[in-house]
Amino acid sequence: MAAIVSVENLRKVYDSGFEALKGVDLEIREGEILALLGPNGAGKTTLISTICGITRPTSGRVTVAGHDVVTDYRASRRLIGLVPQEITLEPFTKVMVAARFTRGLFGKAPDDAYIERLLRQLSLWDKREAMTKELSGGMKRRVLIAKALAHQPRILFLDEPTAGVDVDLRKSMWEVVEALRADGVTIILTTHYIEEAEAIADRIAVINGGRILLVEEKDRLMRRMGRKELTIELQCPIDAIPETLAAFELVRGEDGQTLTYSYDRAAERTGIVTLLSALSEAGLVLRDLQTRQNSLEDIFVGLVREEA
Ligand SMILES: Nc1ncnc2c1ncn2[C@@H]1O[C@H](COP(=O)(O)OP(=O)(O)OP(=O)(O)O)[C@@H](O)[C@H]1O
Repeated sequence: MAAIVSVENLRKVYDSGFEALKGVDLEIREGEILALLGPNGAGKTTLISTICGITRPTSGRVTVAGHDVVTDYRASRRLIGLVPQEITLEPFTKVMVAARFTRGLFGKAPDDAYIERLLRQLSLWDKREAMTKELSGGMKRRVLIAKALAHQPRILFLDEPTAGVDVDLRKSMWEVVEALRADGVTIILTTHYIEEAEAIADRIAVINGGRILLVEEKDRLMRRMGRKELTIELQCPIDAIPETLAAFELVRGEDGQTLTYSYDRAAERTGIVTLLSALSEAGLVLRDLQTRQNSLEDIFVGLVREEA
């Protein structure tokens, strides 16, 4: 897949002297869903704002479909829809009017049939004549999405789109994202709900302290870093792990009745068979066994902690 957004050695130093981006390189592929994960203050919003041409880079270069976001701002911005983290809406503007107006801002010819389809897809059609101040927080968020999509952008940035949104609405938002992907729209999202990123993203980028730590296909990342845990429940509690089992680096539960073994699920030999016979040789009787797969959240927390 070709890159639609290309970020080269991007640095951003704010007027305060704070360096929020420290040489970021990133290629966003056309048609993909890229989840940008990072702890608070990592630089996600700064990166997105710079790609969208809202924040000026200190050095480095960003192009969107070949257009430089600084020297060719209008052409690049027209291709982008941005759903900001903060809710910024004119309180007295009606939903339909807001969507139509935003489309006009980007120089697109009016297309009420498209706006209607969009509002229906976002379950806002019934509210089209309502003023934005009369809407709930979740509905306001959907209006932001409608406004971001009103000019039919090829790239959509969603900065924390589901913050403060209830479970049902979150689900319906992800359905909208899936439908956009099916239409070929490239989607970049930041979210603190890592399990959502795990479910929906094609690739994961992790940013911390203004640096990209990794960019990788989600499935590869899960295979590469996804460790598995085997929890062994014993028939009787033990005070200490027998010496003969030291090599397995087991962790004894507080009750003395469970032992946890971590292994690399990608490895050819997991060591489980050897472990089980060593347990039996040590005279331990098993009551139950359970396995658990590392989630993207575990991987993320591990990566960011390693950096700290
Ligand atoms: N206008 C500004 N002036 C000075 N520093 C800023 C400015 N905007 C952001 N920063 C700083 O830059 C760093 C990155 O902020 P940014 O908003 O990009 O992080 P983020 O990853 O989006 O965080 P969050 O998950 O909390 O939204 C933070 O330390 C922040 O305090």
